[in-house]
Amino acid sequence: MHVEDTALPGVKLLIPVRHGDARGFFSETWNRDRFAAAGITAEFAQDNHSLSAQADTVRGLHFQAPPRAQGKLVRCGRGALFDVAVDIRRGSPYYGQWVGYELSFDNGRMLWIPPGFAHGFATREPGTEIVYKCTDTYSPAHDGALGWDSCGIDWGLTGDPILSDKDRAAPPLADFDSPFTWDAP
Ligand SMILES: Cc1cn([C@H]2C[C@H](O)[C@@H](COP(=O)(O)OP(=O)(O)O[C@H]3O[C@@H](C)C(=O)[C@@H](O)[C@H]3O)O2)c(=O)[nH]c1=O
Repeated sequence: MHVEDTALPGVKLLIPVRHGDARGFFSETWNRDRFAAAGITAEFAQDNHSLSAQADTVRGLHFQAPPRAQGKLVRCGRGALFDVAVDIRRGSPYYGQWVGYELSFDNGRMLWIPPGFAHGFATREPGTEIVYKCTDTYSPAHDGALGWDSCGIDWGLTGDPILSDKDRAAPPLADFDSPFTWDAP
């Protein structure tokens, strides 16, 4: 597995090996020992799968507040998307900064987003599916959102985004009261 650090310490880009043969390929998308060797020790509690019918669908930026914070291991099951993590830990030297990567079925890339980061994505193709593992189960009471268009993210959209009502109403970074604080190392 190829592993790359990103500009946000803790957020990692991973490319598992695809063992190709005449039938297609086989790939390990989670292997506790291999990921631990890459610095990711996580116990996952929930797997998610969503379909976005249209390109330029934006979902995010989302998080669950402590004590129900979630780390997320994200990949694209079909189509292509631009996946983003934003550091929302108050006091972090990287607070409000973002990284984004193109994840597609074709490139097989995965993004690890630890707790303390908001997550969102924009779809590049109709019928795009995202698949991700989370380190805690869904808790609507801890569900939170930050304005998708308030962090200077270049989403690479080709038109107006398709958004949920929740995401349209999410506060901008300037008005955002983050439930996360940075633990200085
Ligand atoms: C997130 C979630 C939603 N739901 C329900 C609530 C609602 O009726 C429906 C759609 O929920 P949402 O609009 O929040 O779905 P969505 O906008 O896709 O939310 C997701 O966005 C990405 C970016 C993330 O990082 C995820 O953690 C999650 O927040 O699904 C669950 O049952 N379990 C879950 O874990």
